[in-house]
Amino acid sequence: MLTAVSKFRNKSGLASTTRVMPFFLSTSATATATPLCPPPSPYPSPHFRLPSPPRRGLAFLAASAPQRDLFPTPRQAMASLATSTAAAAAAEVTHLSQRDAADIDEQLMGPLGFSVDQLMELAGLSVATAVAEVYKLSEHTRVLIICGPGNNGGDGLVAARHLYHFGYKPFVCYPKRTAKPLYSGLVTQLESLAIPFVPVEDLPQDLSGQYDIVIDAMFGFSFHGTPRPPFDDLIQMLVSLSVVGDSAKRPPIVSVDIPSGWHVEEGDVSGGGIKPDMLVSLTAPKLCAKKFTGPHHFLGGRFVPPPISSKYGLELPPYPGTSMCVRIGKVPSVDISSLRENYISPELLENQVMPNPFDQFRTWFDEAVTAGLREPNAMALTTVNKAGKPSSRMVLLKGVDKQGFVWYTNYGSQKAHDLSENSNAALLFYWNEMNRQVILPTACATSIIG
Ligand SMILES: NC(=O)C1=CN([C@@H]2O[C@H](COP(=O)(O)OP(=O)(O)OC[C@H]3O[C@@H](n4cnc5c(N)ncnc54)[C@H](OP(=O)(O)O)[C@@H]3O)[C@@H](O)[C@H]2O)[C@@H](O)CC1
Ligand SMILES: [K+]
Repeated sequence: MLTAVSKFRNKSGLASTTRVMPFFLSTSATATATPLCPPPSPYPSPHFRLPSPPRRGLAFLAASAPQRDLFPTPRQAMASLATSTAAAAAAEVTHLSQRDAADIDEQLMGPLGFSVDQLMELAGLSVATAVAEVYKLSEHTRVLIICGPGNNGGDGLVAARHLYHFGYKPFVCYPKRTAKPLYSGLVTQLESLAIPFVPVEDLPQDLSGQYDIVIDAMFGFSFHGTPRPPFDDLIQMLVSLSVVGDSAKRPPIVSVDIPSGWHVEEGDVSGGGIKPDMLVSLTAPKLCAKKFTGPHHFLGGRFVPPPISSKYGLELPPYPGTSMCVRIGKVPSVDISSLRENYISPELLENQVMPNPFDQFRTWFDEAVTAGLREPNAMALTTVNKAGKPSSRMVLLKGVDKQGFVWYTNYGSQKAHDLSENSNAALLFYWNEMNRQVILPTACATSIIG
């Protein structure tokens, strides 16, 4: 028989590791749970021994993960933390004039010692990471990147390379190539990845059928006047695309730094310009970004040194963790029913797992640690009170051996109280990045060991 052990400590002992999480019960967990044992035991003693369900009751699941959003990945958690911080600070984000943007560019690449290659690399990486954060690979694979003649176009070329390495399938339209070595090098890099360069005349009039995302990297903060050929037609192509209001029915448009064709400070003056779904501002948003009304506004270009921030009084949101981008502005409201992920897992057959579930668990646990998952020992613990009311929370596994799974709590906690009344409990490990969850459906107390 397997054994799960809950060790209770008094309040002066180990602190409770409970984390507050929304409460939902997984249908898959209940489906695999063995019937609950009759309400047991009188009052708790410091230590409980909870024998496990029969061996087959320890369910191993490496498949769909219906509760995806209940347990965000570390990156998502950090991103959402930064998102709320950024959203709160959105009103104070500095917007640059065209002149200040150009001045900052000059100072970075003059007295501050940066090279254009460096900044472009970081800018393009920011664009690629922001795109990947919003438009998941599983639903948006083919990316058309339209590149202009200047550095904005260079950002697009760099983003194309990173998107390729992230798993996307980029296509590049680069009608006015610049002869400088920086640009020809970027083109060679893309050619070495067999990324197709699409001539303007080969683009379909309606981009919807062939691409899942369109990145507008035509013009940035040096744009002036009205667009000259062939960019006038390309911009019109994007305008026609954005006429289809429902972005679910067409490829979303992502503009790099500035929606191409917009006045750098005044925005879409005629009202007939591109209406991007996403804007990735670089270094700091330009004044025209105040007129951006799409759902996703990000900031990239995580390289601004303090002399620039102080000289221009820049108020910019903090970047989360190691991220190259941060959302600014209002977080869009999400249609929960549209959230879905395609899980692709190899089949797991019973004869592929070890005879002893504890050995199997240990192997998987070690894999989760080695994969660098954050807190792989976090597990959902479900308890049930005397009245049969279940409650779940996250706790940390503190040990596992043939005697069972160990976690700590204290006498005053809800879980301790529940377990004192009813020793039925269930554990769930959810290792999202590995497409794996391990469910220990039900355990019943039979002996007190403390
Ligand atoms: N420090 C930073 O902030 C960083 C900035 N970075 C990036 O650089 C961008 C600014 O780059 P940029 O200065 O090269 O200008 P950009 O807007 O790409 O285009 C200039 C080209 O467009 C042309 N052109 C202009 N108007 C036109 C028209 N009406 N119709 C047709 N063509 C027109 C113009 O030609 P010209 O008119 O001069 O003959 C020239 O060839 C910035 O937005 C950001 O994306 C990052 O890489 C790194 C860090
Ligand atoms: K642009």
